[in-house]
Amino acid sequence: MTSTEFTTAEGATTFVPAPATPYQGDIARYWNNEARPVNLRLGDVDGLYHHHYGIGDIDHASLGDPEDSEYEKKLIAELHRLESAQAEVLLDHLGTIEPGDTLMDAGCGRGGSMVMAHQRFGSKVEGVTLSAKQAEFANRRAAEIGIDDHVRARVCNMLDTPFETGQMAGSWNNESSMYVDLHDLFAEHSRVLAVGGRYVTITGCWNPRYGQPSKWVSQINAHFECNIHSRREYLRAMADNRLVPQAVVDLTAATLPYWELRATSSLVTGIEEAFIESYKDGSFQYLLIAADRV
Ligand SMILES: C[S@@+](CC[C@H](N)C(=O)[O-])C[C@H]1O[C@@H](n2cnc3c(N)ncnc32)[C@H](O)[C@@H]1O
Ligand SMILES: CC(C)=CCC/C(C)=C/COP(=O)(O)OP(=O)(O)O
Ligand SMILES: [Mg+2]
Repeated sequence: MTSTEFTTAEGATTFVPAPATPYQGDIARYWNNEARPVNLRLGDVDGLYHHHYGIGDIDHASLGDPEDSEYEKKLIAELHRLESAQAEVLLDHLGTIEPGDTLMDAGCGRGGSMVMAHQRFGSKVEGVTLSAKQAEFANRRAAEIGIDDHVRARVCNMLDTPFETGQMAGSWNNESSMYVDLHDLFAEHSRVLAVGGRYVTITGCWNPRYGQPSKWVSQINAHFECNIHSRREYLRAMADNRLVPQAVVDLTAATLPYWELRATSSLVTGIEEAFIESYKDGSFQYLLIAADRV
């Protein structure tokens, strides 16, 4: 495997695997350069850094008066609470995980979900991301909180991981499956999962009932340089790869309050309207799918 140079936060030179395709090189660059306040300021609330969205009802009592000088700080804490609630729901669907088990986070970002998984189950968590900067960030956080013996991120293509066949008791994609071909993705999950292991994804997908990807879905694709799949494609690619859905949960209504609150904040990025309008017109869905490896 060829490698490429990466300069760490401390200025040291290190080598990471070269991207498998020019597209993956673009995505690695995208996440190496990402530093949006909407992600960093939320992560600073309690040290869990997420790159996914939130679910659940707004706690208006905790937000208080919008005229209050502390309101923006409370709003950031509330958005973060909803993003962590999303990760909790994903972990709920992994089923029973023992401390001796190993889990795989495919597309782990800055590692917030990995930390939560280890804290809940006591298990090992192996994360993969295309971004050396994200992997370094996630590993630094794990070391800071003293769990780097259990939680590790590495620069690696989720379609071609170094893990052993059947090694994982569970695996997931939290808003990271829109960057890859789903047949290739589920073939790799199916390979690394033990028979009886559980796979979970939370994802945005276009709704076949709408007909084709709407203009809002196209806008989201352009914004993130990703390729949102349809709900039908998820189910078909799982069926083709020995992943049998046990739960399909439509989280669209549960994520709308997050977006509507975020749209009123100072941390808006410009993509809020596309999410809100596509969720409302039915062209886009926020979905959780939990599947058994059979
Ligand atoms: C939107 S972020 C989600 C991060 C994380 N799952 C979370 O919930 O915070 C998408 C992630 O997918 C990763 N990714 C995209 N394509 C990938 C690939 N082929 N292999 C590994 N990681 C990939 C990116 O590097 C990034 O970390
Ligand atoms: C549901 C869909 C289609 C997700 C696309 C993947 C994605 C970029 C997720 C959020 O990342 P982020 O937290 O870095 O984004 P933002 O900066 O908008 O919060
Ligand atoms: Mg975010």
